[in-house]
Amino acid sequence: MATLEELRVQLDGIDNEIARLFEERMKVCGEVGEYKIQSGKKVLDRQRENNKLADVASKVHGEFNKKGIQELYTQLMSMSRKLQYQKLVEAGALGRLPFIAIESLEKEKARVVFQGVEGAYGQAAMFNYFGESCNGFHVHTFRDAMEAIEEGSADYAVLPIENSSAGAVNEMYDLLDEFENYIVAETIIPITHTLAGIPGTKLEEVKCVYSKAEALMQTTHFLDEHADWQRISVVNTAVAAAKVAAEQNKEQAAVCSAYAAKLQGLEILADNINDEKNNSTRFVIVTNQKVYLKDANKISISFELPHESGSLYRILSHFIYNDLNMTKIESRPIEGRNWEYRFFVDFEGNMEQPAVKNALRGLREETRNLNILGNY
Ligand SMILES: O=C(O)C(=O)C[C@]1(C(=O)O)C=C[C@@H](O)C=C1
Repeated sequence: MATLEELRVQLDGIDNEIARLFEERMKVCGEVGEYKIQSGKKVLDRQRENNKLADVASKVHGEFNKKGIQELYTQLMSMSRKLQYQKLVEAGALGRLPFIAIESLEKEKARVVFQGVEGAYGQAAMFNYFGESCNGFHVHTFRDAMEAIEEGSADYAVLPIENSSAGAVNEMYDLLDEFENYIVAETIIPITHTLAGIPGTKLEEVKCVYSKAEALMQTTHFLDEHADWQRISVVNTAVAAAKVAAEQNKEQAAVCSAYAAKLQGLEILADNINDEKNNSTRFVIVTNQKVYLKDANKISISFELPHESGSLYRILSHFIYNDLNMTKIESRPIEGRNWEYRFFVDFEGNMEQPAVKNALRGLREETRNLNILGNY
């Protein structure tokens, strides 16, 4: 029996040949790329790839090797596509990327919209980003806010996208995909919930608690200590506070900020009732202009994938191959298409970077409905 040393010498010889052939193959793929730039042909040719996979499988023996060589060729062809996308980007054939780089946002003159009423966390986020003297107003729903910027009655909307303990704000993801509005910035604010009731209310008197669904989720431990309380979800924490103040009923309380409680003349019955003491929410600043700040370092995109084994794996390779750090992935069901999903990915980068351009070029061709939601 051969020794390990001898077997490794054999492997080294084979690998030298594979490495040489790999380079040779990539060189030809580069030429194919040049041809495709000239002819305007698409990089991805699924039919050719499927034929190639069947062909190479027919040339080896046994199930293990057939599956193995197909995996190998899937990778090889994906590498070949990436090389071709790189060439396309270098040749300036980038596809649609009409985002304009700007130095700063005009915060002083801007009209800013948030969802809810006075005292909503959205207002706190707006003050945090635009300053307390900004020109802000509020609307009833997230959709109303997206419409306000789409039609130009506001320049920016400040809307919540993710909470540190309750996770994604799903509706916002759907709206970002639906509207042609773009994220230009984000701001994170601490969220400290209180339980507030009309002055003089005792905890024992409370029977019903109003708040936004996410806030009820973020205070589950506290609320579970009062399992007999009915929990009712309303559009916003500040709306909950306003409702309790308007109805003047000691059986009702709201989960809201101390600021909202004070604005509505409510008394704080229990302070800092979040499950997670460092609870915070990330808000995005959205506009209808396709712009990004020059120093932006995060990109949000959305895309759809066919319901096929390995499709997400193949797409994520565009981030890995281009050394892009993916920071978040979410998925949402696509309306009217059961079990198909739209993915939302955040990754680090700026649209000016070649690696970002390469990845976006590949993603544009290999996904359905790629949407660049913003660079911020
Ligand atoms: O034949 C082509 O059109 C190529 O671009 C080459 C290649 C490959 O590497 O074999 C790469 C990408 C295509 O999807 C199909 C095949």
